[in-house]
Amino acid sequence: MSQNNTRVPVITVDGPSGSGKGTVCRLLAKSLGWLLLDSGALYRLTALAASHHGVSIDDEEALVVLAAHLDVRFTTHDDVVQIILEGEEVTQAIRSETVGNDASVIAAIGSVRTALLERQRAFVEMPGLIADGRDMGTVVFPDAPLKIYLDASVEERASRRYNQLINKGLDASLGVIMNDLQERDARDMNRSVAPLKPASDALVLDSTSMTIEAVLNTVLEEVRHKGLR
Ligand SMILES: Nc1ncnc2c1ncn2[C@@H]1O[C@H](COP(=O)(O)OP(=O)(O)O)[C@@H](O)[C@H]1O
Ligand SMILES: Nc1ccn([C@H]2C[C@H](O)[C@@H](COP(=O)(O)OP(=O)(O)O)O2)c(=O)n1
Repeated sequence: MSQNNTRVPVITVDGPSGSGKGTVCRLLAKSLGWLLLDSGALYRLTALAASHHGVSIDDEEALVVLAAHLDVRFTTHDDVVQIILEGEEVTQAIRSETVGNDASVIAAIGSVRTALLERQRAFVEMPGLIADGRDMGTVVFPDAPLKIYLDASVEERASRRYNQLINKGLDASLGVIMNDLQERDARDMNRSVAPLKPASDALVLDSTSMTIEAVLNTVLEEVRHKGLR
């Protein structure tokens, strides 16, 4: 199956948790004036909807129904994105570590992924789309003209997550975060459907010792090199 609208340029950014995808994608979308798809949010929303409806994360049939009928709205005011699920604001609620881990568990179910596929492709719109996820370059947008695989050491990613939580005034343990990250990496990379891996034509960037600005500039350089702007 190929992507929806092949004339609209898509830049895919895949990688493990904490590699900086979300940050770089937001900056890229702003800099280019393109739309943004946060595909992880769709898996997180399905996990949260399951919890709200008392659906177990191993109830495949019920999860597929939830994923296929997700009642979600993304609104943006002054660069701030709000996410509304079934009329309720869940922008922060979907970012918890529990929801992230549940999202990773349900994301291993092929039929749930299929139920979310067309919804993701429907984000393709002029003048272009930045797609953030795990399988953007390998499965959802295989024809994308620019694919990035963003990585960083697990120690660096855990430390970034730790700082993120502490800065929000939340309790955090570096050991627990490191453990959760490693479990999530293993689950996302070893599942049989759409595992996390670089597309064969992806530019692999290790951001361990790079600033956010350096990552953004490297990607923008590729955008210019490919004639995408
Ligand atoms: N290159 C970088 N150097 C230092 N911190 C970074 C870098 N990229 C992202 N961060 C920080 O790491 C945290 C996780 O980044 P995020 O973009 O949410 O990652 P992901 O979407 O891959 O899970 C954020 O607090 C972000 O500001
Ligand atoms: N395209 C995607 C996006 C996310 N997922 C799954 C796997 C991830 O562990 C969870 C949460 O993804 P998300 O990108 O929100 O997580 P991080 O912000 O990187 O921690 O969803 C996926 O399987 N495929």
